[in-house]
Amino acid sequence: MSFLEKLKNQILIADGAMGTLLYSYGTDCCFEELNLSHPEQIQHIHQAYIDAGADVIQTNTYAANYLKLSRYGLEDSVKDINSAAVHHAKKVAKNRAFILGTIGGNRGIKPNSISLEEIKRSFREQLYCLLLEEVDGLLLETFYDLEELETVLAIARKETKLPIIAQVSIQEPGFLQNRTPVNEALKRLESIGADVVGLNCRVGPHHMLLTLEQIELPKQAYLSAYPNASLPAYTDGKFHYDSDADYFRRAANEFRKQGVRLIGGCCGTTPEHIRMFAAELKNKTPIKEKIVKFTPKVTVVEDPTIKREHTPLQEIVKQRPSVIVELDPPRKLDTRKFFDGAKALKEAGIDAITLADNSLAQVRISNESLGYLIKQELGIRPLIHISCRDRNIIGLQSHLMGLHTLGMHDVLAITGDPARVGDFPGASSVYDVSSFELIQMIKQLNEGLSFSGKDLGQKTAFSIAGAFNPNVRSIEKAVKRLEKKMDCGADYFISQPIFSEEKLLEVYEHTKHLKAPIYIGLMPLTSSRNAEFLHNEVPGIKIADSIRERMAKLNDQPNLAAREGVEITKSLIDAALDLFNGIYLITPFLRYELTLELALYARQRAQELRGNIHAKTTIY
Ligand SMILES: Cc1cc2nc3c(=O)[nH]c(=O)nc-3n(C[C@H](O)[C@H](O)[C@H](O)COP(=O)(O)OP(=O)(O)OC[C@H]3O[C@@H](n4cnc5c(N)ncnc54)[C@H](O)[C@@H]3O)c2cc1C
Ligand code: MET
Ligand SMILES: [Zn+2]
Repeated sequence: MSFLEKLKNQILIADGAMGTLLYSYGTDCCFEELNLSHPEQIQHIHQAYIDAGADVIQTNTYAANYLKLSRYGLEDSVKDINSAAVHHAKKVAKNRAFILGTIGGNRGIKPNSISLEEIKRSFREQLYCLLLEEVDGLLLETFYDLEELETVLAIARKETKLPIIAQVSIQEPGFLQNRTPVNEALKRLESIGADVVGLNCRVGPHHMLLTLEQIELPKQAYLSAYPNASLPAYTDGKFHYDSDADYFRRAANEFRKQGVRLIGGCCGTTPEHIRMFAAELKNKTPIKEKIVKFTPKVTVVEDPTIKREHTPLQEIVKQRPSVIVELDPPRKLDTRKFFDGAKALKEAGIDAITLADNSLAQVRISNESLGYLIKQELGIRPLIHISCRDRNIIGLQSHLMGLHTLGMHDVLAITGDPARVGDFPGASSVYDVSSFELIQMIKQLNEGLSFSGKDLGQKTAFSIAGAFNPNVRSIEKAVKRLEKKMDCGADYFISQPIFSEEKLLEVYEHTKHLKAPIYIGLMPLTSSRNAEFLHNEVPGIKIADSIRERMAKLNDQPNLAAREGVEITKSLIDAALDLFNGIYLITPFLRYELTLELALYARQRAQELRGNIHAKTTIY
C-alpha cells in the first residue's frame, strides 16, 4: 500500500530529530557531510527510529543544498551527499519504512536576505538529486517564510507525482512570521498541491497544539506535526534539550484529536520520544471531524497616551529652512558641557539635537539617556542615531520600543562604523541587519508589528532618517542607495559633512528628483590637523584642497584657525541655503560655541532669504 493510501485510514509514525541527536553525541559539524564520512552514524540513527516504531523516516539531507553546504566549502558535493543519504535510509529501512527526501527552508527572520532566484536554483539541484535516488516522497520542512515554501512547493509539484509534505514553522501560536494565520497558510499549500501539510520545529507540543486548535482539517490533504522536544537550554557552552519522553506519550492523543495523521519529532526529540508516540498512536484511526477554535482578529490600536510631540522633521524642512545640530554624548562621565551646549542651542531656536550612536565605534554615554534628559529638562527634540553595530535584532527592537515609550520619535537608521575602527577593535560588530533592513523594520513598528510580524497592539510614530554619504567615488551609486532607502521607508536624509560648494552643487543636481528632503551636513573645522585627519583618515569625508590650504596657513594659531573654520562653514551655509532647506551642523569636540554661532548665522540667512515679510516671524 502506498504512503498516501495508508494515511487515508491510519495514523503514521514518523522519525525524530537527526541534527540535535548527532549534536548530543558530541558531533558539531556539517551533519549532512556525515553521510559521506560516517555512514554508520546515520544508519544507526535511522535504525534506532525504526526500532522505536517509525513507519516513515527522512533522509539526512535537511541542509544538503548549495546555499547551506557552501558555508562548509561543500557546494560541489550536493549530489554525493544526497545520494549517499538516500542510500543509508534505504539500507536500514529495507522496505519496512517509507523514505522521505528532506529539503529544509533557508529564509529566517530576514526574508529578503536570500533571493528567490538563489533559492530556486539551490532547491532544484537538491530536488533532482533526491528524485534520482527514488525516494517515496518529499518532506519540505522548517519553512519560516511562506513565500519561500510556496515557491519551492510549486517547483516540486511540477517535477513529481510523489507525495509531498509541506511544513511551516510558526512564529507564535496560530501565526507565521509575516502574520499569516497558519490555517490560511496550510490552505494555500494544499491548493499548490501538497499532499500533507503541517508544522514542524521551533516549538514543542504545547504551542504546536495551541496552533493546531486553530487549524481546520484540510479538504484533500492530511495534517502532520513534528514538534520539538522542548525549548533548548544552553549550559556549559552547549545546547541541550532537557525533555522527558513521557511528556510526548501524554501529548500524543491531543495531536490525534486535532486531526494529525503523520506525527514525528523535530529538534531535541530522540527515539524515546518516537517510541511514546508509537505506543499511543501507531495504527490508530484518524479523526474525521473537529471543532476549530477561531481566534478573533487582533486589531492594532493607536496608542491613546503616547503621541508625537512635534511635527515630523521631513514635513518641517519641506516647508521652511530648518537647522538641526549634532551634539554628541560625551566620552567621559562629566555631562555639564553637553547640557550647557544643548541649552544654548535650544535658545538659538534649532529644530532638533541629533545624538550619535557611538560614532566611529568610540564608546560614549548612551544617546537614549541623554536624549531623554534634554527632552524632559530642556524641551529639546532629540534625534537618536541607531546603528546596527552594537545591537542584535532583539536589542534593536527593544531599544526602539523603549524610545517610543519615552516619547522619542525621531531616529536616524544607520549601518554604523565597524567596531574595528574604534575603542575596542576586537569587539564584535553585530550587523544582524543593514540600514536598509533597519529602516524597513522601523516602518513595520509604525504599522504596529514587531520585526517578526508579531502584533504589538499599538503603532509607533517614528519619523525615519537615512544617512547619505555623497563623498564617494560614484555619487550615482550613493543616490541609488538613497532611492533604495526610500523604498524601504526612509522619510528624509541627513548627509555626511560637505566641504566644498562644488560638492553641494553636485549633490543638488543628483538629488533634486528625490521626494525625500535632505539635511546637508556641515562641520566647522577646528585646525589644520583636524582637517587633515578628517580628509585622510575618516571614511566618507573629503575636504576640498582650497579649504585645507586655508586651514594650513593658520597651523600655529589655534584660535584663528577655529575662526577660519567657522567662516568657511558660513560661506557653505550660504551656498547650501540657496539649494536646500535643511542644514545639519556637526559640533566638533563638544565645542558648541562654534555650532551655536553657525546656527544663529543660518537663522539670520534664512530670514534674509525669505524676505522682510517673514523676517519678524520665527523661521525655526
Ligand atoms: C548623518 C550621519 C550620521 C552618522 N551617525 C553615525 C553614528 O551615530 N554611529 C556610527 O557608528 N556611525 C555613524 N555614521 C557613519 C555611518 O554609519 C557610516 O559612514 C556608514 O558606512 C555609511 O552610512 P550608513 O550607515 O547608512 O551606511 P549604508 O548606506 O547602510 O551603507 C553600508 C555599507 O555600504 C557601503 N556603502 C555606502 N555607500 C556606498 C556607495 N555609494 N558605494 C559603495 N559602497 C557604499 C558602506 O561602506 C557600508 O559598508 C553616520 C553617518 C552619517 C552620514
Ligand atoms: C532544524 S529543523 C530539523 C531538521 C532535521 N529534520 C533534523 O532533525 O536534523
Ligand atoms: Zn527542528
